Order: sequence, then C-alpha cells, then structure tokens
Amino acid sequence: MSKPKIYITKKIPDEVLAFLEQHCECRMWDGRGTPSREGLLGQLAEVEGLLTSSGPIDGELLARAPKLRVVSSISVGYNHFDTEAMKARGVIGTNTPYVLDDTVADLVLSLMLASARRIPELDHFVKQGMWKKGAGLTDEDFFGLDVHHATLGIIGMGRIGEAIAKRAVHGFDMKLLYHNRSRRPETEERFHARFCGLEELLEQSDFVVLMTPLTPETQRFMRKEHFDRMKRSAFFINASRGQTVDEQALIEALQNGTIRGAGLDVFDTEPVQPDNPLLQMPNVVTLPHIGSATAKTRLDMAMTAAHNLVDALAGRKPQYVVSELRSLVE
Ligand SMILES: NC(=O)c1ccc[n+]([C@@H]2O[C@H](COP(=O)([O-])OP(=O)(O)OC[C@H]3O[C@@H](n4cnc5c(N)ncnc54)[C@H](O)[C@@H]3O)[C@@H](O)[C@H]2O)c1
Ligand SMILES: O=C(O)[C@H](O)CO
Repeated sequence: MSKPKIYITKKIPDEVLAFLEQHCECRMWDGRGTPSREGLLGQLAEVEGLLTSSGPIDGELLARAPKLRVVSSISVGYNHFDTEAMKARGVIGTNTPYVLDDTVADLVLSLMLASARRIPELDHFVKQGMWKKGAGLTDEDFFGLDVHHATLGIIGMGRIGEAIAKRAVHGFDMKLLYHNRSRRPETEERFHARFCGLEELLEQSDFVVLMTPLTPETQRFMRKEHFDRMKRSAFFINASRGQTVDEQALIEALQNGTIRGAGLDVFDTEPVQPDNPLLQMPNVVTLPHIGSATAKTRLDMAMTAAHNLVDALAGRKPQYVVSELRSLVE
C-alpha cells in the first residue's frame, strides 16, 4: 500500500523525520526558515498531511490542497488555523500541548526577573564601560523591584499559567491572583490563588502576565483602559501572542510612565519591525518569540506533532486534536 504524502514546512530533528519516513512519503522544505506563501501553496497539490507551525491554514490554502486531510502544528497555539474553513473541508487540526509548559514558564519567570531587576539594561551599562569611578553613580541608579513576595496576576490560567504559578508561588513566595474563563478550585488550593475580576487583578498586581490563547475574544484584550488600571510600579509580561495586546496602547503606557516596564516574547508583527518604539525602551525586555525554544522541548514538540499526524492519517484518533475540530474524529 502506498504511503500518504506529507509536506513539512521547516527543518525538523532527524529522529522525527526518520519516524515520519516509516509511515509517510515526506518532502521537507530545505531552505532556511519556512517557504514563502506562494512556495508553500505550490507544494500542496498531492499532499495529504501538512506538518507546520505557521499559517494561515485558510480557505485559500485548502483550495490548493484538495487531498489534504490533516494539518499538524508544532505548537500549542493554533490561531493560524481557520478552524471553520478546516471543519467545512473535514481537515483535522492537531497541536502540541503540555510538552512545552515548563519551558515557557521558565521563560516567563526570566522575563519577570530580567525586567524587574533590569538585567539587559544594566548588562549593557557594564559592557559599555559606564560602571566606573567618578561617574557620580548612586545605589539608586541600580535599584529594581523585588519579584519575591510580590503580587502576580495571571490572565489565562491554563496549562502554562499553572506552571508559572508553581514557580512563582513555591519558588518566589509570590501572592497569586488569576483571571480566567472559569474558576479552577484545585489551582486555588494548590497555590493559595485568588480568582478575581480583571480590573481588580490589574489594580493589585505587581506583575501582570498575559497567557491566554489568541481568539476573536482575546484580540486586543489588553487596551489603554487596562494599562491605566495597573500600578505605576507594575510590569506587564506577554508570552501569549502579540495581537492579544493593543501594542500602541502599551507603547504609550510605557512612554507615559503609566506602568514601569514590560517583558515581551511576542509582538503584533513578527519579526518585530526594527523601528518599533518598544525596541528603544530600556525598561522593556524583548525576545524573538522563544518561549518553547530549547532543543529538548522543540524535539518533544516535533515528535508529538509527528505522532498526531501519523495517527490521523492512519484513521486513528490523534492524541491532541484542537477543540473546534474534535467532532471530526469522534
Ligand atoms: N511565547 C511562546 O513561545 C508561547 C509558547 C506556548 C504557548 N504560547 C501561547 O500561550 C497560549 C496558552 O497556552 P496554554 O497551553 O496555557 O493554553 P490553555 O488553553 O491551557 O490555557 C489558556 C487559558 O486561557 C483562558 N482564557 C481563554 N480566553 C480567555 C479570556 N477571554 N479571558 C480569560 N481567560 C481566557 C482559558 O480559560 C485557559 O485557562 C497559547 O495558546 C499560545 O498562544 C506562547
Ligand atoms: O504556541 C506555541 O507553541 C508557541 O508560540 C510556538 O509557536
């Protein structure tokens, strides 16, 4: 029996490719990064499975891929899936939850610590030779904000939110507030966390961490009125998606001193434009969307995605089908 044809839009670890080759006829993008949109669309005529981490997987793409049955994303976020178009065509969509929770949570704590203790700013200061006698420096020039025992507000208390909570509460003795679509009694008990309305969370937190998925409901979720409610001494951390924030409102809140600083792994446009004012701000720590970027975690994500793809193509129920498309496998 012939193997199903799949296309892989970025380089994946050898052992994941070897596993896929046992079950599928694989073609993998061999350039750097990912193919252009046109380049990708031109590859799809015979393809039954797509392994990717970007999109959009929309009506235009589906029209160019008449045999496509499964799109397996090497990511937990799947805002690049047009789930309505996929459902209408019966295309299964899968993702990779759980395997990256700890790695992303480590990064969020890093952003909190780096922004509050001004690590990149003061690293630059030292390397530029500005730490010297006679410069008139005082202790206060280096003061930051304590992370330990501060109040953390997590918006979007899901899998990654919980991993952040564990580190913050058990490691840093932080007080935890959270806002979520629904209450989580076990989380409250485990971390002495308090569920509260968004406004109260914003007003009381020293660190506000945004960890919701990007959905129509969370698009531009953090706006001017929300930054206005935050403490002037507070930090805003975003590792969800850039479009969950009104970036212009964030820029103004930072410029006006409405909030003290920010730690950002994600941006409205990625890669972030070089003239984005956020890149000029010493009180903002910026990263190139690296929440899950360790070799071990990316390997686990790619292998999880490969199993999802192989199972779905073989007519078995994959481990992680995105919720909007679960009816296709039940
Ligand atoms: N920066 C990165 O590299 C990186 C890595 C992994 C995940 N992410 C992002 O993080 C997101 C969360 O991942 P997860 O695995 O924790 O997902 P999850 O589904 O386990 O948790 C998300 C939580 O957000 C809540 N939520 C959704 N809409 C909400 C709303 N309108 N108001 C309040 N709460 C709301 C949900 O109830 C859920 O508890 C992903 O969808 C992805 O966009 C980013
Ligand atoms: O959603 C995810 O898994 C990360 O953002 C990587 O894309």
